Amino acid sequence: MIDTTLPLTDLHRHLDGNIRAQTILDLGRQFNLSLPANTLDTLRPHVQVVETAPDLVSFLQKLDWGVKVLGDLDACRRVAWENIEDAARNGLHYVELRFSPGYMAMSHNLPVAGVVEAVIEGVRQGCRDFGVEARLIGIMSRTFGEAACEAELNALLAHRDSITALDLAGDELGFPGSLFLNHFNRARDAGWRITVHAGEAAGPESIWQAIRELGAERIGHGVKAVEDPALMDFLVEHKIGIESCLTSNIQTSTVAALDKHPLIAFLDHGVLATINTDDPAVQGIDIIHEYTVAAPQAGLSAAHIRTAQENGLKIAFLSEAEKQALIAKVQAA
Ligand SMILES: O=c1[nH]cnc2c1ncn2[C@@H]1O[C@H](CO)[C@@H](O)[C@H]1O
Ligand SMILES: [Zn+2]
Repeated sequence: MIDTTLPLTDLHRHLDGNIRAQTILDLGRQFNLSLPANTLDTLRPHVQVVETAPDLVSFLQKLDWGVKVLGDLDACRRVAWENIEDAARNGLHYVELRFSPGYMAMSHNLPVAGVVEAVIEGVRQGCRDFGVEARLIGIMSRTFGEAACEAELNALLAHRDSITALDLAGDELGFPGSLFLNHFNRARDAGWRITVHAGEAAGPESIWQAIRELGAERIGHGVKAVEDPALMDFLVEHKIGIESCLTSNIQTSTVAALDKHPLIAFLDHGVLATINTDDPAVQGIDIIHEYTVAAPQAGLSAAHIRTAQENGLKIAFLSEAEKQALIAKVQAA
């Protein structure tokens, strides 16, 4: 139920949550690291969610092996390039890839700005090789505190023209958005767009905070907005986009089951909600699965799914001219 005459987008996809198991094996060997397993099948349960995690923070541990094997900047370049290859294989026309350079750098003490540069280069080369359109969103991993986030921000700002937006991800309950006001002031001064993971582990107040204090124009997940009618109206009125990630929300125990997911309520209310993956390799899914399996299980009709696909282009961090060019490219293909 993907409309092939419309651009297919994925606006919420962690590049460092989408490192192939095979690549983890290859890099583990290359850097002589001891991995928890040495075949694809035995490694998979260590790097992929096989059963629902009890909470967000437990789920996030599954991303760790992917970054532990990033032994040098070439490895960062490789996983960035492979992310674009994966996007092309999935039929995505446009992808916003987000990444946390400090998280990618930390296991092998890589220079954080060097990681940013390597990711930019890998993505750029991938876009040339596979004909995909991409933008990059810098993530500050809140889990490591304000100072680590400042280092990530500085590294991202060193490449400000190649970065489109700033995000905050990680442990939302332990590290509330109120700790990061200065960081987001600097990002807005740099002319970046803003999206924030909010209302995933914490409640609607976290979404209000992200919008009012951090300047979020879009919200990652935003599941808990459905508990606050005034917020639902505000999202519609101010055209704040919601980046929904259906399977992710089940695997993190944010939502008990797909038929309880608020995406359908967002769409029925007129919120600009979209369908995205989050951490596809860790979750064992892809965008096609989210559109054709998860979305129907969440109760979405064909019309809902089409609206969500259209919303993907509406809330993309692209100019009007870039959006029109993307539509023209898809229709000419
Ligand atoms: O679903 C999610 N919710 C919150 N944070 C996430 C999610 N997936 C990944 N990260 C976080 O994003 C950074 C890597 O890009 C890491 O901080 C990881 O923990
Ligand atoms: Zn996310």
